[in-house]
Amino acid sequence: MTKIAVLGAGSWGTALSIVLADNGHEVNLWTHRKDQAAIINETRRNDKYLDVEIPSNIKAYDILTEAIDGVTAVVIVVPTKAIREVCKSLNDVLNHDVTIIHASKGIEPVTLKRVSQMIAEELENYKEEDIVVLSGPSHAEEVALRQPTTVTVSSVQMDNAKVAQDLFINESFRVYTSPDILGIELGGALKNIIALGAGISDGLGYGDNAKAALITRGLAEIARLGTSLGANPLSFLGLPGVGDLIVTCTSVHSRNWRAGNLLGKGHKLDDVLEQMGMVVEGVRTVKAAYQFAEEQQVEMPITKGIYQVLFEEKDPKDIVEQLMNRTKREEMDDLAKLLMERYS
Ligand SMILES: NC(=O)C1=CN([C@@H]2O[C@H](COP(=O)(O)OP(=O)(O)OC[C@H]3O[C@@H](n4cnc5c(N)ncnc54)[C@H](OP(=O)(O)O)[C@@H]3O)[C@@H](O)[C@H]2O)C=CC1
Ligand SMILES: O=C(CO)COP(=O)(O)O
Repeated sequence: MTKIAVLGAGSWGTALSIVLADNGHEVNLWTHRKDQAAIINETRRNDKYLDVEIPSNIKAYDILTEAIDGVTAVVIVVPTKAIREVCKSLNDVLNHDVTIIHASKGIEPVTLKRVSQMIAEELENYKEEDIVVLSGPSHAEEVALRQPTTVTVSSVQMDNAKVAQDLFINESFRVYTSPDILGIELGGALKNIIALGAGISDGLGYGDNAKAALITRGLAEIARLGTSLGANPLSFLGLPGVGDLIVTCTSVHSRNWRAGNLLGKGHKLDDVLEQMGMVVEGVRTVKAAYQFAEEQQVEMPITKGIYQVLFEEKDPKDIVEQLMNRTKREEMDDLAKLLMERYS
């Protein structure tokens, strides 16, 4: 069994630490808050984020040098807006070889970088192809209760993905591998936008038909953008694609769904984000995806509509009307057509 550092002691960092601890690893959980590290070590609780007991083989640290001492792997699980800052600090103190895994879901506005690209830019001894992503339908609240969960780990270097698979896999946390890191990261990031939309739809009082439409047409536009950038279309039919879309669009655990729900009920974005107290990645990612869509000339009407609700104060009901009254078209022009072209 090995020693592993998890950077980020929010919901997901804590839940993934519990998976690793259940597998017998010694886990160093790093937080940027000294008081939080002390509370975790003294009370074996991290109540702001998860309502579970923290196993004794997880030790919390607030000093990064101590947290990474002697570890063989570093798992980065902070919100995407903190990735560069945390990796800069890590770069200053990391002086031995480790497997770098991240489990964050987002795209950086303006640069349009994925998380593995940001990490590689900040860690001087690591290239993009060295980094592993862990993604899939996996709410921290259920993982921490050891409820059955499936995820995918992906890296250009499949050996690294297999190392990550072996670290995390157990009888309640099943881990698959994939070589398509582009598709896996984009699926995990872009589904948060559609989850905001599903929450808005529910908040407006629309029903299951509307939600099914959002999930399905949302998948079509995620695949359209992803494949235009070179992702394998099949990745969007897997766990980090349709799997994560289903779980985030239909679960009350989803912060993106919950934030969208409040927006649909008429609350203002700033108030919603303050009330959430946890990261709502879709808000930042929708800016990046909207920019991507404009620059690449990719049609993403749902993403555009959600961007307009969030940042142009458009009425969500008007956006639904806008979406429902678009020009008539064939359904099978997207993912299905791409798949047919590629595999027929
Ligand atoms: N929660 C989930 O079920 C899942 C989440 N994810 C992804 O994991 C990532 C992290 O999400 P999650 O843990 O849920 O988010 P939370 O909001 O629950 O926690 C975020 C944690 O990151 C810390 N943090 C924020 N900024 C910094 C910083 N600059 N330096 C160090 N630590 C920082 C926060 O500290 P503080 O307490 O000070 O705010 C907090 O501990 C996101 O990209 C999310 O999409 C992926 C799969 C499942
Ligand atoms: O990515 C997640 C589940 O797979 C978590 O989604 P939220 O960030 O919306 O809670």
